[in-house]
Amino acid sequence: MHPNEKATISTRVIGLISGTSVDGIDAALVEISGEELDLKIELLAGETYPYPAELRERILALCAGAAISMAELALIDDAIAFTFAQAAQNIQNGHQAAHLIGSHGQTVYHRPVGKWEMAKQNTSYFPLPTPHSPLGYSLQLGRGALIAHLTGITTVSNFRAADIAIGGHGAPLVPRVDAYLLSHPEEGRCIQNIGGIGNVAYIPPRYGDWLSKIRGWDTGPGNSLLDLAVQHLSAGAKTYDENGNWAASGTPCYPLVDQWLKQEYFHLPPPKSTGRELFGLTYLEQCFKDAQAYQLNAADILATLTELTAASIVHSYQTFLPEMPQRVLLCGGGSRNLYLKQRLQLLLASVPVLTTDEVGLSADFKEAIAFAVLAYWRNLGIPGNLPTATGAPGEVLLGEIHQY
Ligand SMILES: Nc1ncnc2c1ncn2[C@@H]1O[C@H](COP(=O)(O)OP(=O)(O)OP(=O)(O)O)[C@@H](O)[C@H]1O
Ligand SMILES: CC(=O)N[C@H]1[C@@H]2OC[C@@H](O2)[C@@H](O)[C@@H]1O[C@H](C)C(=O)O
Repeated sequence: MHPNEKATISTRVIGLISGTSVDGIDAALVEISGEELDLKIELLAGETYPYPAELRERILALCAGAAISMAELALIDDAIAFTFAQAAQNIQNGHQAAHLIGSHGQTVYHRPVGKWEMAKQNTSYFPLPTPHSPLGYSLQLGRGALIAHLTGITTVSNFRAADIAIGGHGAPLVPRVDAYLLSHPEEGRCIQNIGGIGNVAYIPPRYGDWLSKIRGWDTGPGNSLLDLAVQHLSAGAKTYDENGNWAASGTPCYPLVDQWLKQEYFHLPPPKSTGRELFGLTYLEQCFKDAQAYQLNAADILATLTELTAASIVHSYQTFLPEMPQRVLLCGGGSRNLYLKQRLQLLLASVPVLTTDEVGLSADFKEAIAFAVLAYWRNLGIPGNLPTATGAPGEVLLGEIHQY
């Protein structure tokens, strides 16, 4: 080997995440080598393991603000860790054992920086006249210590804490991984995740000071409102609008979309983050009330909510990007919603809308892959956040290492 050549030792890493849709644990077994510009990944296996129904119900209740004892919180934390550990064991079947796990865990609460008023509680005990904190707050359950203990594999977890500790949102964290896996020498790209919440990474062409020009933020609702609406409108028979077929049979109510787009979040300049705390049940109930004035049927309501997701994404590019991308690459469950994809393509006119699958990176498992990479970077001492995406004042190592 030439003395200047770096030894590329690959590491087998498991990435685990359950996102804001709470639909199950995405697990990816990945072979990773290189560091940043020379980062390479190979997806050996990817699988989604649904939560046991009762546990999912309890998590959704927690996300919706259910009161809970500390004892139950600890139980749910460990139940999630057990389920994640099982996913880690299962994804290795038929493969050589993994060296490392990166586990995002399950977000149950996210308070972006400066949004302390979201804690709608009795605050008379707060030691200041008006309760506030200079830091955001984000809670992911499924403790890494237990995952390491159960699997016998060193586990990195609690990825958002270090960025939040220095004043960042702790989200979105995937843009830095997107930058190294999906940048293009000549093409500016938006990598648009459409999970429960939508988030984007804008990656300019890879030359000059391209890294400092990367941007990222949460665009607003992805599927969160749609899923809740489908459950309500189907009286619990359906959990999501498969391929967007139901919405496609309706007509969007554009005045309503324009009205909803006036909401503060869509006009906040990035960096910004959000969650089900904002785009959840209470928000949807207001949408249903607003829809009454237009006498919309179920399909029209779904078409209008789908339009809100599409329009809020495109509006945020037009408002906050220095220039429009030359290509949009979708990932996350919403990339399977053909009607949503069609609406996005229409609103983006000549900018082609594809999925990350079409450039060789799994759209279903990109987030799980990203947390495998973040754990790998943590192990190598490489920072994982991108200050232009999280709003943190600097780069920082992400994640707590639970050695085994
Ligand atoms: N075939 C499909 N047609 C339409 N929608 C789909 C389809 N498959 C998945 N979805 C949507 O994608 C959602 C799950 O997406 P995903 O797993 O990316 O979300 P998440 O990772 O939980 O969220 P986040 O990225 O916000 O953390 C489902 O709840 C559903 O709304
Ligand atoms: C607090 C939290 O879990 N945020 C998620 C959520 O889901 C999408 C969007 O909101 C994103 O900011 C983030 O997830 C991805 C994995 C991220 O950090 O990049």
